[in-house]
Amino acid sequence: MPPLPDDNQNDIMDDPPPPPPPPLPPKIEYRMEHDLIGDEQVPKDAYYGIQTQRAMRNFDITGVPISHFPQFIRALAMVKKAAALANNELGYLKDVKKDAIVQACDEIIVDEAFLDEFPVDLIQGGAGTSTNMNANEVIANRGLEIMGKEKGEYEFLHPNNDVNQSQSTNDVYPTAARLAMCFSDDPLIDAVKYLVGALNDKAEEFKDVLKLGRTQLQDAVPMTLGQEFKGWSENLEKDLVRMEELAKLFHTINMGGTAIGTSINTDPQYTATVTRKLSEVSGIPLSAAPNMIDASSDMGDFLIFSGMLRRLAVKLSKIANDLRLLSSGPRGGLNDINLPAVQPGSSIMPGKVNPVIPEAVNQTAFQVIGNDMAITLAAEAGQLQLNYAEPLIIYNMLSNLRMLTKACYMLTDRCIVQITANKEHTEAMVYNSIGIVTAFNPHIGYEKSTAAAKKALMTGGNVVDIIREEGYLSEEKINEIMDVNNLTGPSKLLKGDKPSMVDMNRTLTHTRVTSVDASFFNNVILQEDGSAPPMTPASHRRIRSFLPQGLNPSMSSVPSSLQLK
Ligand SMILES: O=C(O)C[C@H](O)C(=O)O
Repeated sequence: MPPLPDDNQNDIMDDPPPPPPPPLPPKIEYRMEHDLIGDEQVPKDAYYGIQTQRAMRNFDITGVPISHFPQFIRALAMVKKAAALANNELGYLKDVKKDAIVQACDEIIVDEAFLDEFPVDLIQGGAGTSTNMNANEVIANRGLEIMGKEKGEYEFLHPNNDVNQSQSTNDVYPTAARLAMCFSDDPLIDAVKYLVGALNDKAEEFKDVLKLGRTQLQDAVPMTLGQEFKGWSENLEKDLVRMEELAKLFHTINMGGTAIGTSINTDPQYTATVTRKLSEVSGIPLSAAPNMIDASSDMGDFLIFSGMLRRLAVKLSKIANDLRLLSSGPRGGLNDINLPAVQPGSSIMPGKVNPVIPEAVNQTAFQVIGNDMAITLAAEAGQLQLNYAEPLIIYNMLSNLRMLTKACYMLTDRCIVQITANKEHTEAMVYNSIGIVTAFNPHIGYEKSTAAAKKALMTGGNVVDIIREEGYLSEEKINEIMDVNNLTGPSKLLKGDKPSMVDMNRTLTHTRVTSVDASFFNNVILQEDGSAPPMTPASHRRIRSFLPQGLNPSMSSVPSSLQLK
């Protein structure tokens, strides 16, 4: 056995020499810049400029900078690139400046360069002017380097005169935001598809797991666990179409509207040119808003889209609620399913595992719903020709898109794909349930079913056993009723003597029929739409579709028998 360390050992040894002090931080060098407010030093290496620096000081709110959403910065760079190309094509921007701006923008768009140079808080006053100026300054300073000049030598390439030429924050910022919505919507669609796929796989895996359906948290009638998963997947799948459709709202932009939508300071050809250039740069088929004054202040598209995200959040939260309920227990709860144990649940209760992933989904949904309320209030805040609260809308929209995307992947990978079913337990619950008596209703009537249910409740017995003991039905009939397919779908035992329209079609197309009673058709029509003879034009058409060509039933009365060849 090795000797135990001597507690007093350090007392008799010399202290080790202290480590050398850390090197002093390099001395920051500055360049001087000026704006409307005055002169100020800006770090010499910074690509951002004086207006960005002021905004950093002014808006210290969320701690979330613009760089938190690279897709927004990419979108801003695309807008600036498109504007430079349009200005150059229309003869307002020299090639050398255009080339420098385009290259700087491409570095942002393609390489995601200079993200750290966008440090301004996403929530800011000024309707996004600080964000727009941040982009103008970074692109100008990088452009200057490309032109062989020093940062800050704005006489060669100016943030306002050149990079912001023919533009205002009020068309640049919402246009970039619209592009960013489209860029963020695609990943969300992929994430929802991924979740839907996993739910479908589980629906197939659990298609034979019989379990209790529940309404108002009380035992209802049987279903399969596969049906439950399929219900969730189809519920989400319906939203995919809307996500694709509603994103198209953002394909209409207000570039060229400049300050208030009157297009001041633009060439008459500019709006069409910049819209075309931005479509090419972004790969999105964009069009100019028909009324730029309206488009400058209206946030309605963001509101609709946010409502759609709120709806998705509500759906995800419902699924998360169901998962928490179905996995509750394990010994004192429903315990239909087991969620994967992804981490220990309790610091004090050994063995406890909590449904942390669905809980996180629930909280994501609550946050999204809260953000949607903030977006609603901000959209309402538009006054006259502008909505000053656009930054709040953009911040919350981008947050919601990101959170929902991540929540779908988290729920899929860390929960859904690893769920297992407690088949024996769920089946036992079905056979011991009172609700199963519902399946006997059509065969023994509500009164006898109620009596059997009541007796089962009072004695703790099993309703099926009671029905058997009371001699209500033969053993064979009981077994037929208790067939899993009959319990979890429309009952084959309840198929009446009259064939359904589908069956009738099948009969008439696939077998040789020589004689058909016309009242048979009428009955079928009665069953389908509930109306009584005389024939309606629709039923007349329907009968004709079953008859050989040329044979025409009378509209006023139905012949008793129609001969078919
Ligand atoms: O920055 C601009 O171009 C305009 C600004 O948002 C404003 O309307 O005050």
